[in-house]
Amino acid sequence: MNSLDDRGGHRVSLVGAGKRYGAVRALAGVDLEVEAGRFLVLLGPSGSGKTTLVRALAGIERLDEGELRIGDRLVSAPRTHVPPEQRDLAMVFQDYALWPHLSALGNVGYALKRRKLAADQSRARAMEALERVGLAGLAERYPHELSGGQQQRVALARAIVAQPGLLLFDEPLSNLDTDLRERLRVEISTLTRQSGATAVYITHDQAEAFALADMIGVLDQGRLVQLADPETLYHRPATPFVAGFTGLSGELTGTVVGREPDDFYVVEVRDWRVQARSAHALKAGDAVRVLIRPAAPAFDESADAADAADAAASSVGSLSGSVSGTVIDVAYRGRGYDHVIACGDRHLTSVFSARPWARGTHARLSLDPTGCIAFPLNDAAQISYDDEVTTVTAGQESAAINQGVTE
Ligand SMILES: Nc1ncnc2c1ncn2[C@@H]1O[C@H](COP(=O)(O)OP(=O)(O)OP(=O)(O)O)[C@@H](O)[C@H]1O
Repeated sequence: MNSLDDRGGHRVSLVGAGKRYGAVRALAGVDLEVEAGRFLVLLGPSGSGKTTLVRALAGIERLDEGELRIGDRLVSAPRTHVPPEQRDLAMVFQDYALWPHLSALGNVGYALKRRKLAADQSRARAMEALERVGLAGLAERYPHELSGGQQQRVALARAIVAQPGLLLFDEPLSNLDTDLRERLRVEISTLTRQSGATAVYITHDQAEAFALADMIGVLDQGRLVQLADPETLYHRPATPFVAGFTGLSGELTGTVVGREPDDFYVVEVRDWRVQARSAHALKAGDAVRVLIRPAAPAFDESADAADAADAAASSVGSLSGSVSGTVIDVAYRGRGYDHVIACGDRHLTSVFSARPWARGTHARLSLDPTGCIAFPLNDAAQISYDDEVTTVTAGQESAAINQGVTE
């Protein structure tokens, strides 16, 4: 085994976490449990409390309420606050937060300061960490001589070098371009899992969250609205907000006309029938919104005449719902084409087909019921997006956290 490999992660347990900034309630009643060695992604729009939560885990921010345990240790409670450098964790920041006056090797080695290692041992460990992130050849370069992606790799090496039991990531990819994001995402995933550390990673990008996570927690206005594995979150979102924030093709409104096994309902939408799953106890006549995942709609190639298919609109008890509409946009995506379809006054986006369907074509779409989720129309929890942009810079805080972790 390599010296940087699995040393074991910490269980993280947060109960009743609350934090206010004046009148703003940044966190409210957050309960969170992350098993040792698991990769948790916290997902939420700007201002939902992600940064506050991860900074509270790090110990940069003090909670007003609640208790936090890292491993067996109580690190935060109303009368307890263990400082960041004693929590056995490391953090990777959005803006890299490297020391400008230290080389890449110096930055990584800095994280071993608290270890009582001989200089050559410390150097060997730091070089090994730089090798892991593919930067051994640039060890003597200073941050201003490195690209953004290279700087973030140095920050990643610095985070893993002292083998902390908890790794925290605060939107580490958001300053990088798309291609690099994807490559670095894979490296973060691989290195973190090799290290055996527990990881908490925040992002507002749902694709990134699904690609990385064992578990995803969705935050909305300071509350943790769902904590589940990616598959559950996708197929059984707890609220319309969660569904909206984790990827939708569109939404249709209709009326429940029947019930099927396994929480599925038949919903009449205009003169179509669709099937949708719901965690709510719905009854015939209830008005519902049907939220449609991008994977659910597919062009019905068999309907040579969409009109004929319309006439035979799927009936209660059929295996799959279907709707029809007009293609209003088509975009080439390399592996095929994404379409926008106008279905009555609603649009379904990202409707995929290997071949392009021309604008203006009348098309019939089948809807996979497992990608359709129904919520009562009058449900208080509406989809909402908060556009307020809040940037919390890492600043000097990284020094306290990344200067070394306790044994
Ligand atoms: N130091 C602060 N002083 C006052 N209000 C703050 C402070 N830090 C955060 N807030 C507020 O707390 C709420 C949660 O902010 P937070 O930064 O945790 O959200 P976020 O989900 O990380 O957002 P973003 O994705 O934009 O970073 C926001 O309303 C924000 O304006």
